[in-house]
Amino acid sequence: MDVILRAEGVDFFYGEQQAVSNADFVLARGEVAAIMGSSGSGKSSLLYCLAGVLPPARGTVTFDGVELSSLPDTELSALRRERIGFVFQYGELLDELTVEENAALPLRLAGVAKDRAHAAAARVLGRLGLGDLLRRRASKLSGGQRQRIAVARALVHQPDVVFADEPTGALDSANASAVLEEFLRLAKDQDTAVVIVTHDPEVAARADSQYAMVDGVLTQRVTV
Ligand SMILES: Nc1ncnc2c1ncn2[C@@H]1O[C@H](COP(=O)(O)OP(=O)(O)OP(=O)(O)O)[C@@H](O)[C@H]1O
Repeated sequence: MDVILRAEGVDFFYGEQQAVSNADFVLARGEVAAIMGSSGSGKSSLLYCLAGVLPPARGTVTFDGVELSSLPDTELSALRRERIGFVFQYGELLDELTVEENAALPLRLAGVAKDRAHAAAARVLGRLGLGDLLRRRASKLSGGQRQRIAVARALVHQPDVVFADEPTGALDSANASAVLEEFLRLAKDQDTAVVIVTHDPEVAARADSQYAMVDGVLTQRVTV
């Protein structure tokens, strides 16, 4: 298996409170992994440890063979910017920017020229059914459209891994299922692995591997 991300024995605390306990996790290139668990079980905290946003108190997170804790801050930021994408529950777009500008942001931050960045954004947005709305301000769009833009932004720079924290949790079920379908199809097409945190068993059922989190403890569900 071609491993892109591996976590071993990860602990994370907020003060005295342990949010993640001795977590092991392995993700192959292009794999979709779902993490389920009740509110407060530690899913988001684990996601941020895996993404190099929160530093674990113990254990290691290795991204494409490089242990994240060994990287200086500037290199860790560059890795997050260039090789990782994020999708959040409410999209978290910049309302004053256009659809195209929002989706192109990761490329612009990586120093790609505007024309090329916007062309790449337009391609991904087109595949998500937003090709007619490129110049519209993000503030003028529906929830489902905003979430598609968030998906486009997470994938536009063809990252190795996208972390998605309840990415369709704010949508009605028809929209949620359409956006999820498009998200996973695009990710597969470009061999981007996805770690998706969800409360929804139907979302988890679409993943290649499923994990459950209970009181900070992560367990892989074995499918037969
Ligand atoms: N910034 C913080 N400071 C202190 N405690 C926190 C902080 N963020 C989360 N926690 C606590 O850590 C535990 C795990 O929280 P986390 O957000 O990781 O859970 P979650 O499973 O993602 O929950 P949800 O599904 O509600 O988002 C909870 O008990 C929570 O109250």
